[in-house]
Amino acid sequence: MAPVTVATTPNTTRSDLTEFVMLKGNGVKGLSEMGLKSLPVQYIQPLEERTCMIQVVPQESIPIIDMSNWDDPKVGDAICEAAQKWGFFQIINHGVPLQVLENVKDATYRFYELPAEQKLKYTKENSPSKDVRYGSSFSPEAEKALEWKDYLSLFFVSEAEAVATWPPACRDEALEYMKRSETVIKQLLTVLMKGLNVEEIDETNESLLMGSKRINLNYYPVCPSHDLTVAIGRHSDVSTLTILLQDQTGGLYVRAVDSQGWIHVPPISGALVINIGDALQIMSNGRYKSIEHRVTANGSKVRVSVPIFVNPRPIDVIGPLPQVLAGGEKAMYKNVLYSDYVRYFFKKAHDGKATIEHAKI
Ligand SMILES: COc1cc(/C=C/C(=O)SCCNC(=O)CCNC(=O)[C@H](O)C(C)(C)COP(=O)(O)OP(=O)(O)OC[C@H]2O[C@@H](n3cnc4c(N)ncnc43)[C@H](O)[C@@H]2OP(=O)(O)O)ccc1O
Ligand SMILES: O=C(O)CCC(=O)C(=O)O
Ligand SMILES: [Fe+2]
Repeated sequence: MAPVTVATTPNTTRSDLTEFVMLKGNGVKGLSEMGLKSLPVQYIQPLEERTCMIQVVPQESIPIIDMSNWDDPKVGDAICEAAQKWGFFQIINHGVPLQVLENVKDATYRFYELPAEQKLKYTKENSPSKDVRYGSSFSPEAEKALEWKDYLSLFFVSEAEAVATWPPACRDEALEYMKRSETVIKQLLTVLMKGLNVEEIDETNESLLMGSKRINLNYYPVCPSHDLTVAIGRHSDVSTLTILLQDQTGGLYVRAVDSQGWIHVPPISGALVINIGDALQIMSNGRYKSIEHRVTANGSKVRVSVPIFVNPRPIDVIGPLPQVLAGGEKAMYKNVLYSDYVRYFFKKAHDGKATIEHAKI
């Protein structure tokens, strides 16, 4: 194993840290495993963003929806209401086998336990494909303070491309999780579209709603002085829908309705967390909400999570759907090329809902 060369003293420069974490492939996992006693200054967030400043609203919780009878109008109403009010809900009895969920969590650990030299093959600089990227934080070049998170981000183009380019340590399990979640994704979108007077998902709107998918394997190592930083800063997803598998650690917080407070999303064994992304907020002309969320860093436990981002295709132009505007409602958002929208999101640090503000008329 290569010797550890980063000196994490108060004098460690950003470039030493970048070299160790990103350019050498160690990730924050590598930093964490050096047994640091204090947090490198580059991860210290401004006071108002720190984990210790979260105002938790303890009596609130996002809805939990049983999907076994998904086509029962009462279940449909609960899904549409949750998407309008909370933008977030958990689903149980969703049909994705529990073993598939366990396997993808195990595969996440398997990938991150690879030696740095092997993970290095998938960084932005070395990856065999633009669609496969191992990285740390979110947008390090743009961030004043870094986030305590490593990620492997896999954009699905085709099974053949995935087999050829995704890391073998986690490829099959990630593909299986994507495949087995397709039915519930369609069920959710069917119900959500009915709520917008879109009667069926045909070829055209299918590609607009779910024409591309990205799966991220997130790894949040144990963090010294975790109260001073974040694992993921405040953001909303740019997807149509996100299907998130979290482990039993906890740490995901969702913005409370009409409040400065935050609601914890408690881990429920076998459940999936669903959230509305910006693309669906735009298509629904603001009816469904893509809500800000954040993840706290943890001082004693590793956390993993696996979101599947269900998106329009990069070449799609998204805007409020004609069915939503049919009654004379005024469009709140411009038509935007989806790849431009996503590029704008990736160019900045996490900044709450600033990306969607940019698309407002
Ligand atoms: C919370 O922490 C996160 C979150 C995420 C992802 C969250 C989502 O909501 S993902 C849903 C995003 N939608 C899609 O990926 C589908 C549409 N895809 C596209 O439109 C394109 O593939 C593209 C993403 C715009 C890339 O276009 P391309 O023309 O190939 O341009 P690039 O030069 O490769 O990238 C542009 C710019 O974005 C940065 N970037 C690209 N991919 C990622 C990625 N997976 N993670 C982080 N940043 C990415 C890339 O660095 C480029 O910036 P430069 O400064 O280098 O020019 C993901 C990760 C999290 O931590
Ligand atoms: O890890 C989590 O619970 C949330 C992850 C997230 O918000 C994201 O990857 O966009
Ligand atoms: Fe997110």
